Amino acid sequence: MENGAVKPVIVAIDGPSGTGKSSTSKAVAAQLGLSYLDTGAQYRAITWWMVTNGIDLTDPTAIAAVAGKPEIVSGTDPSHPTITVDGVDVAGPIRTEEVTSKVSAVSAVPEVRTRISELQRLLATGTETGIVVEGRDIGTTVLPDADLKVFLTASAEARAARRSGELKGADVNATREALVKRDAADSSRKTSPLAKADDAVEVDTTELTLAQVIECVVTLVEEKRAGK
Ligand SMILES: Nc1ncnc2c1ncn2[C@@H]1O[C@H](COP(=O)(O)OP(=O)(O)O)[C@@H](O)[C@H]1O
Ligand SMILES: Nc1ccn([C@H]2C[C@H](O)[C@@H](COP(=O)(O)OP(=O)(O)O)O2)c(=O)n1
Repeated sequence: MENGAVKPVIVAIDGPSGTGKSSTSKAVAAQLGLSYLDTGAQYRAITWWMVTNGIDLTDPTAIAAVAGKPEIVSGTDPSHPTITVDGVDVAGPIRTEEVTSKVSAVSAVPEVRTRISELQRLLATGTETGIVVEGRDIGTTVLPDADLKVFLTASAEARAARRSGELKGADVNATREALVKRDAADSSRKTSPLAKADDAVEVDTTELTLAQVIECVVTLVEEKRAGK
């Protein structure tokens, strides 16, 4: 880099549902002046489009045939992340129970993963200061050369309690069951499953506050930048 400019830093944060990836990634990016990409939102967005267009989600061939159709655009400002499909703001609709229950089936289809991973790589390599990218396969497949890889974990109980706190009135046991089922589907699919990269730093967040997790990741990024 010339003129003392700092090389963009690429941070990959992976892990199962409810481990704190989104909240941590957003805060770390905001604190360090980096961009932020929620890759789960992209898989939710393509799932929302398939549901809206009546695609048979039990048929991987039908999903693959239309995987290239929707135009998905992610805004990467951590203080105001956005997501649109064919120009429509879908930030709300992608969080419905229906999309949540179908996203694993859609995201297991290789043609969907190829399409969405391309978008992710384009966004990750196009930033000036760097980016925090969160998902399931960022450290293993999408950005294997990331400067820092973090794999967040937490007990199923802690994750279910966090999630049911978000969904007002949700039953913790039902939430736990749905979350464990989705993680199992995401971890066992053939193409690019949820997995910890060999060189990722694992952080168990069960007993940590969100502020502690953020501080831990910020420190890891700063150490990397300092060449430690
Ligand atoms: N360490 C933590 N302790 C308590 N609550 C947390 C912690 N990390 C995240 N949360 C809360 O848990 C919920 C799920 O976090 P989120 O960042 O969406 O997880 P993920 O992106 O991994 O699914 C949010 O309501 C968030 O505020
Ligand atoms: N890099 C990614 C990110 C998400 N996915 C899939 C698998 C996940 O169950 C869904 C939704 O991801 P999201 O991060 O929004 O999930 P939660 O915030 O944990 O509910 O997308 C994926 O296959 N690969």
